[in-house]
Amino acid sequence: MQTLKVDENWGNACRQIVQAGQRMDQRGWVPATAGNLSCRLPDGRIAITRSGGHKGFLTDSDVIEITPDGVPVDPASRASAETLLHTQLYAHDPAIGAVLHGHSVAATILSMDEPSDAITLAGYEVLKVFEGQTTHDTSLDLPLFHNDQDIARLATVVAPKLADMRLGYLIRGHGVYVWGRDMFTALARLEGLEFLLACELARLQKKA
Ligand SMILES: CSCCC(=O)C(=O)COP(=O)(O)O
Ligand SMILES: [Zn+2]
Repeated sequence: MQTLKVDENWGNACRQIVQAGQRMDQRGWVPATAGNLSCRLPDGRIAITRSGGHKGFLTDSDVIEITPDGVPVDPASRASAETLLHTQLYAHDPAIGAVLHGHSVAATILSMDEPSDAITLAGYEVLKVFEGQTTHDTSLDLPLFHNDQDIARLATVVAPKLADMRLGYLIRGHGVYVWGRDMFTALARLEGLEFLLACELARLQKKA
């Protein structure tokens, strides 16, 4: 009986990751093999995409189990190169159930264009997709970090800022990280944030 329940949890996690990958691909947020997706199962296990696969064409075999420290349970499998950015979020907040990372055009351009260490999003109704936001009449910062091929080092730069993050964060010239209590919530936030970034990009282009 226990085995059946565990398998069902894993199957659900795979289905959610595969479907979310398809959705992100349809929206143009995971070009080539970019992006990675993970979720935390009700029993605490963490499922994440394997490194290097196309996120629009994932199958269950592209979803692998990692420990809370980011180590693949099966040493033969290769977890996302950015696994530590996922596990640090799960460690930071036990309420987080899914983490999504994409490389959209808007996230990439805006993150390279903004000289300060955050993009401020203000006055948008869609800000209400984020937890605790009840009005458009607000201003929220989306932090920006320099890209780093050393993900462990990047994670240490991100860590002290996590507690104050309301939207997610951007890595310069790279992409966006968003999370939520479950996959549906994380996807809704990613969609909301991508909409806001597309609006900001359009405004920037209009000014130019
Ligand atoms: C071709 S994108 C470069 C790697 C990256 O930034 C990414 O998001 C995908 O890496 P992964 O190891 O998770 O496939
Ligand atoms: Zn990436």
